[in-house]
Amino acid sequence: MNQTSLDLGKFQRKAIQVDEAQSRIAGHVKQGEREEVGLEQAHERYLAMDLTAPHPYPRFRRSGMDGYAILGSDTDACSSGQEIWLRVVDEIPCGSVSDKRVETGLAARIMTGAQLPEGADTVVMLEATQLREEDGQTYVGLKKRMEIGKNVTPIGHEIQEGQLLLSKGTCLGPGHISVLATFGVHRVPVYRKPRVAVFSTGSELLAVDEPLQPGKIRNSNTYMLASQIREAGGEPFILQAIHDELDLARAAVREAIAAYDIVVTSGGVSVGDYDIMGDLVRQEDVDMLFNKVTMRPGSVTTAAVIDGKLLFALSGNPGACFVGCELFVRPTIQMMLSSEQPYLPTWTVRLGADYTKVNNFTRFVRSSLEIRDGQVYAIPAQADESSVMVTIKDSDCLIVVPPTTEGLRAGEEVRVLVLQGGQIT
Ligand SMILES: Nc1nc2c(c(=O)[nH]1)N[C@H]1C(S)=C(S)[C@@H](COP(=O)(O)OP(=O)(O)OC[C@H]3O[C@@H](n4cnc5c(N)ncnc54)[C@H](O)[C@@H]3O)O[C@H]1N2
Ligand code: MOO
Ligand SMILES: [Mg+2]
Repeated sequence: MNQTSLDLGKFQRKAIQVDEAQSRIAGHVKQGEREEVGLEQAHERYLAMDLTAPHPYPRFRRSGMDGYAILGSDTDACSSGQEIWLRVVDEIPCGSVSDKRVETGLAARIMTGAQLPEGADTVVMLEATQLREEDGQTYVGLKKRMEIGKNVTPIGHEIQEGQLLLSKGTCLGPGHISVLATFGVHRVPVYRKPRVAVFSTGSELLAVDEPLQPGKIRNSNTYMLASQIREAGGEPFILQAIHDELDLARAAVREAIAAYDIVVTSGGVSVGDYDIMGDLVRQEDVDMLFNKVTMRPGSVTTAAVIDGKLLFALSGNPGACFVGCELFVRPTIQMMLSSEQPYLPTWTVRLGADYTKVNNFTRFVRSSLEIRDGQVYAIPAQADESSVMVTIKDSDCLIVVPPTTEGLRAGEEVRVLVLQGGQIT
């Protein structure tokens, strides 16, 4: 290939919109494989099938109080101020089932969480009763009329048999884990975490444990990406960074594509002399999905399919790398996990300060979220250039600034993409 045609390939890129780029990627995402994990390992895993209730819950009529199980109708006499006395026929601790039947005129001592005895339909709490012993029998006295069913949790109060408990794609948190335990799901069908290879390209990159050298920087993108991948539900595999040499990149990508589900690289996607990833995705056996997106940062974000697997070649500039991962890699991982919301959630909030930068591409501006007078505001970071690394950590969301000719004014409504770790202060 002569120099002229190579350069033309590099420079003439057709920019596509972010949503078009996302849908091109979505067309190549394959659902992840399944595995089973123990319940203790299920936290933040994604459920791989719908689960329905094998029985109602609660499964038996349950006392909500420590007290006496009675027939509610026995207390009708109390409406005229009369005290009634019921003979106590049993004592039912939690976990025991009484073999006595509570008929009219009878009661059974019962504890919170115990199954109601046959016949009883109401529980009166201990504090509303008094006791009397007579002829070796215990009697319980009460003065207030009780509604039938009071302090009794009926069968299926929470969930009916056959009802959908949890749907496929649910990210399991404490409440879901409690449901699984309740229904005896001790081996949980989840999606295997997508295995994502991450490596950076750049002859300027030092390992994080190396001392600084003139003109060089430490490789931060790889570790940031690994953290983003983990947050999105994937399992990152950090591969060694490579120098800006096309052959090295080609070999590294090949190996990674063969061994992992997704490959993410950072750096070398622009038009510089050493921007090797830009060249790599134009090779014959690579199905390039796009190499320019109408967004900032990250306009040179590139995606391709090799041997049926997705390669994301993200920009080396930390800001662009971060945004590219959130917009494209995260949804890919989430779709493999059948997540119901693979894309970052969108909120409409108010802009906390004027934003004056204008651009013909959509901007994704890292910002913090704050509440002022009960209203949520997004405050753009002071320094949000693509090359700036240090303000990424302060971001709760990305303000989506459409291409404008004028800037945006403080107080205007804006759309934001809320980052997973984003918090409102
Ligand atoms: N003539 C043009 N130059 C540039 C253009 C352009 O359109 N025409 N686009 C600019 C934009 S926008 C961006 S973004 C960058 C994209 O650059 P690359 O993706 O090719 O990335 P590199 O050149 O490899 O590095 C850019 C920058 O990021 C630093 N970097 C790289 N890797 C890491 C890492 N792992 N950890 C931390 N920092 C990293 C690198 O040292 C550079 O400073 O191109 C512009 N130029
Ligand atoms: O790709 Mo650059 O990040 O647009 O600024
Ligand atoms: Mg470059």
